[in-house]
Amino acid sequence: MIEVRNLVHRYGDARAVDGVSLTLADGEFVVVAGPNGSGKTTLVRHFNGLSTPDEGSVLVDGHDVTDHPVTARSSVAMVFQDPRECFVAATVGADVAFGPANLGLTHDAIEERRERALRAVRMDGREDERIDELSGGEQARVAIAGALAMDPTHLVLDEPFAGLDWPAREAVLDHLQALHERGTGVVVVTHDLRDVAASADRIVVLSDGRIALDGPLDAVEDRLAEFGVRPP
Ligand SMILES: Nc1ncnc2c1ncn2[C@@H]1O[C@H](COP(=O)(O)OP(=O)(O)OP(=O)(O)O)[C@@H](O)[C@H]1O
Repeated sequence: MIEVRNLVHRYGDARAVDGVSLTLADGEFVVVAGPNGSGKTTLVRHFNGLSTPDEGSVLVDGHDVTDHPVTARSSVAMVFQDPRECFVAATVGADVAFGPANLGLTHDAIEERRERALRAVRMDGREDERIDELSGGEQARVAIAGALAMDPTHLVLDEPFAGLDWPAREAVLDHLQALHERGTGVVVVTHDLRDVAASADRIVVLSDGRIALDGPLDAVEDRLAEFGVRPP
């Protein structure tokens, strides 16, 4: 479970996240939406301790992420908007093995996680391919595999569909739905609900760093436009 309590994140005098409280249960599929600059990316970077709160706190499974960053990062995996930001190795296999290797797992356990993660995104058998020679959709899937190899309870994806064509978007969405069905919590940040709204248990809309709406699609749908989010 991820618990955000009265979180404030400032850039200079501006409060990009302005007193957000939010609880994300294990296994929930949550979409974080809102217009450009509403604080979505700044908020989710706190979910695994990539940023430090100016006020408030974030707990993952009851542990404050500021005090337990390693625990937070192994429970909450993050995939950034540009998948190239996620890569640490040149080839698919080496990249996906990097996270589990850093956890200090045995060789066999690392192999098992790598195979499982690549199978989940249908990139198995392509371990030796160079990442910079893959398509954007394939790179997005490798970035997701790298996160999955951490065996996270929550997978957080910032704009996972940006820059992907329709078949690639659909493939990534299928993978997210399958993960969700297997019990992984999925958090998708987007300003465009078209792809994900139907899959989400809940939609959280940010406006000026605050939660404007929070609920299932049918409960928030009528008010989305008011906060600059186009209804799906
Ligand atoms: N590193 C930074 N330094 C200063 N201001 C920043 C920084 N990063 C973000 N901001 C500002 O904080 C506010 C929230 O930005 P954030 O990127 O979290 O919003 P967002 O909802 O994710 O936007 P987008 O949809 O454009 O990605 C914006 O006003 C932005 O300009």
